[in-house]
Amino acid sequence: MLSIDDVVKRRGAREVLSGVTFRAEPGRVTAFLGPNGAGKSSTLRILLGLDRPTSGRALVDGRPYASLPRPLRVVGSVLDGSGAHRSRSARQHLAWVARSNGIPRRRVGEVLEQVGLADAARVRAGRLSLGMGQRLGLAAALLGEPPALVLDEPVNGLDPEGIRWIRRLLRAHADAGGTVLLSSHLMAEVAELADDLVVIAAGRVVAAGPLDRVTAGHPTLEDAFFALTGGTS
Ligand SMILES: Nc1ncnc2c1ncn2[C@@H]1O[C@H](COP(=O)(O)OP(=O)(O)OP(=O)(O)O)[C@@H](O)[C@H]1O
Repeated sequence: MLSIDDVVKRRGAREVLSGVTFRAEPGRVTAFLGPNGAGKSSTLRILLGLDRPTSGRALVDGRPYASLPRPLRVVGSVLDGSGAHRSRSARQHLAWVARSNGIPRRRVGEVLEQVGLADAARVRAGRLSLGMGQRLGLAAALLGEPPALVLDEPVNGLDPEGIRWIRRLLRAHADAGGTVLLSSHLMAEVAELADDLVVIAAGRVVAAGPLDRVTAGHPTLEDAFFALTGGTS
């Protein structure tokens, strides 16, 4: 469903991604794990057509993101906060996103309900808490009922109840046959949720596969992470 093939990204003289290759499959939660600056956001931005690779390719359902006629019906994403203009209310923002992708207006109320923002529908995005902003971003991602979700650090800013809620939501999405790709540097969250792991360090994939296989031989995911990324615990 989501495939990254031999992606290289150079910024000036620096290579920030070096032949990154992996897949996120339907029915699975794939966690993209790596230390700060490893290249997670750079990879996801290329997958979502926000940046170009120097070489290699990233495909959503077999096509580059930019060639999808109604992208939000194929892949929903949250990269950086809610993505809403500060002065727009949650409802206005979602209505605008829905219109831009030919999504029926009734979906706005449905996703506000689904992410627990029905009571805050009229609040301006600039006044939402960090966690509520994350929920609004997720509401926009869910609008088009896409089979795939791509989320950069989805639990940032969420309280424990919010973390439990998003875990359940992502699990249910995958269990219903959807594809979930999320980036994280939080080990506990990933150990609870992921089926598959892709570990990146300094722009290279250093391990990929089912969670139990990647962590085999290590007492915990945290130990596996530090061993694979060359860090120290
Ligand atoms: N717009 C940019 N211009 C120049 N360098 C950049 C830019 N964006 C990212 N980088 C560099 O590319 C490398 C990878 O960054 P990236 O944000 O993809 O990492 P990350 O794994 O998402 O890290 P984090 O967990 O800190 O968000 C870093 O060295 C970063 O400094």
